[in-house]
Amino acid sequence: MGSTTQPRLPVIDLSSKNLNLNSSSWVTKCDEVRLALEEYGCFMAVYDGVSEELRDAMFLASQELFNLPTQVKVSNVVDTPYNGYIGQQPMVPLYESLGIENVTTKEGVESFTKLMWPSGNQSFCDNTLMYSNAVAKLDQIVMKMVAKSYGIEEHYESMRGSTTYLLKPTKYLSAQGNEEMLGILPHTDKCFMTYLYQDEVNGLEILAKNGEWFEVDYSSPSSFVVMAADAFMAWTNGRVESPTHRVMMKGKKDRYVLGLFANIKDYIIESPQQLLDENHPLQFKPFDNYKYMNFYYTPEGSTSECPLKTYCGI
Ligand SMILES: O=C(O)CCC(=O)C(=O)O
Ligand SMILES: [Fe+2]
Repeated sequence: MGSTTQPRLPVIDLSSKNLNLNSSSWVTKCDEVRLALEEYGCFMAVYDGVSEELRDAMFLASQELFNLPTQVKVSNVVDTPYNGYIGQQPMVPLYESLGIENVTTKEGVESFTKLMWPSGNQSFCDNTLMYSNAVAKLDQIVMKMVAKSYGIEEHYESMRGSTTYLLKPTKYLSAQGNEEMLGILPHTDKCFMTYLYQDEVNGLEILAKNGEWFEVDYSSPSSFVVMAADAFMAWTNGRVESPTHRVMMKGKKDRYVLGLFANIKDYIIESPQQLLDENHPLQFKPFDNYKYMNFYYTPEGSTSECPLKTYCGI
């Protein structure tokens, strides 16, 4: 299937030097973020919170992590399905990932590190904690901007403390030959928001509203894909739709990605009153993000055309 390079994702500069909460351009920028999410479900953020040194350390650590013996990697077992180790899947043989739960906390990173390196790996712990907190800060900036643009700051503030983060270092083996190969099946994410960061190999594709796949080109090392997931779609009463995306591998290089997934825990998500009116009647019942993720991995959830609507649609 041929992929087009158009359209391009909107690029929004969220570097600290370009963000001034007191300037008039702040409101314009908040609207820009909201409009990009409404149009594409995602956008490319330019963000200076991760230094070049930290970036290099994280991708080097990813290589070391995936080079560990399989019996070590499979020991990463967690309660939430597909947050642990995934690899050797017949449908997507190039794909491998490991999930680090509660990754913005010292305890979360330490318990994962102990599993992978029983004799310790302090630099992995320090860098992973620093990286995750830097990207969690980007999440807080994005969410603040969305909330400002919709006029739902108070609602967001009440939910903000319930955010937990999962880091999923992911590796795609190269397709080797000339044929393109599927790296990950088309899907929408089931969490609240997703932040993707990659090394130099492209491969992510988004399904545009016109039904065409387009490739995402990370133009610089400070580019992050900011993507709405299903729980965010329900929260915004469907004003933002979580985009369907996939990965296509071509060429001879392996691809490394760091996905940071924001989840809302122990909190019932419901659309703010401000997003409901006669043109936008309530679309989703209040729901729990983790229960929804668990539903998705049941036979009913995984075969549903729109699991979010099946789970909590009105
Ligand atoms: O590898 C990527 O760019 C996307 C990964 C992804 O979609 C996911 O982990 O949910
Ligand atoms: Fe995804």
